[in-house]
Amino acid sequence: MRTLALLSTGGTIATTAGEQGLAVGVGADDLLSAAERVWGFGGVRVQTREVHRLVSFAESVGDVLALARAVREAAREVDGVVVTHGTDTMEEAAFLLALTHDSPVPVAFTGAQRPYDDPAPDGPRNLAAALRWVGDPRSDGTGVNVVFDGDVLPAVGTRKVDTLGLKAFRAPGRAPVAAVDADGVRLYAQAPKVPTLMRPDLEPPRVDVVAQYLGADATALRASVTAGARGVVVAGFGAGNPTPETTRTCVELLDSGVPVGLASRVGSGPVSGLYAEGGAELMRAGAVLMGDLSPWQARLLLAAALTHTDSASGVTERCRTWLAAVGAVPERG
Ligand SMILES: NC(=O)C[C@H](N)C(=O)O
Repeated sequence: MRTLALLSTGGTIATTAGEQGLAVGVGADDLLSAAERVWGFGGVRVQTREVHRLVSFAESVGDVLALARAVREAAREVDGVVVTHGTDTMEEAAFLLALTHDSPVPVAFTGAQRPYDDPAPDGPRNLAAALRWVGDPRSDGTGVNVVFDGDVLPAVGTRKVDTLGLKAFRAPGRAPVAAVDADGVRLYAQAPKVPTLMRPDLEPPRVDVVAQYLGADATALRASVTAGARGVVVAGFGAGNPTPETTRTCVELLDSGVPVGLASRVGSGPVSGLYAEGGAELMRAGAVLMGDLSPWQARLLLAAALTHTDSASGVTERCRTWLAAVGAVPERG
């Protein structure tokens, strides 16, 4: 019989209505009981642990690292781990976990768009599907995935795409790994192998995301570095183009040894160094083109690389090697 661990962290799946609004009201045991009523748990035993009780927009990187340590501990003793988590930052938490995960034990993140006490909640079914996924030995070695509304999506590249709808996550441009429903698990694709890039006991340095919008100047970019950011990711227009002023300032930062990552504010597709005064200039200056990673995942990648080296070229090299390994950018020929 397979043994699984369920780690709860809060999120809407665990919220109940109160006078001030939704707040986390239940822990892992209640969530498990509700999920058990969906399809039952034939053939698996589930241990529970409450890691914290937070809505995910209130979590810090430190909270997610504490979760990563709890997952690492659990993975030494069980065959699969499910994390219930808020959806607002699930794509970041799952990505950070993927950067730290060094075991063949599968990890599934899940949550809900509707509260625990909703008359028609989606949480129990999502949790039942996540348990079914990691309870299936075919999930071994697939790393960290997000299981939501029947889809198993790789942590790398997954984004929240709907504020309230039940199909809240997609991984645009990437194949779903599997589907889970009442009949069982259908395997679709091999999950990308994600190289470990950081230790869960080491808080990474500050890296900020700087948004681009019509006429954006470099005020926020400079303020980030003044506030102590050791790297920045620009959420550029289109295929990765900042305004000319942002581009000039990024080139200055790169020249002074601050690594710069380039991602896009568009919700899907890779960035590419195409335009003079934009992405092409940043690429020549040594910025990391972050492939199809969202700015939020790109920021965590840059921060993880900074835990290994202070040198901007060393950070750039680590990020590029990692991005190629997960298929986010082409292999260099
Ligand atoms: N659906 C959700 O879980 C959203 C909630 N605000 C959270 O991230 O905790």
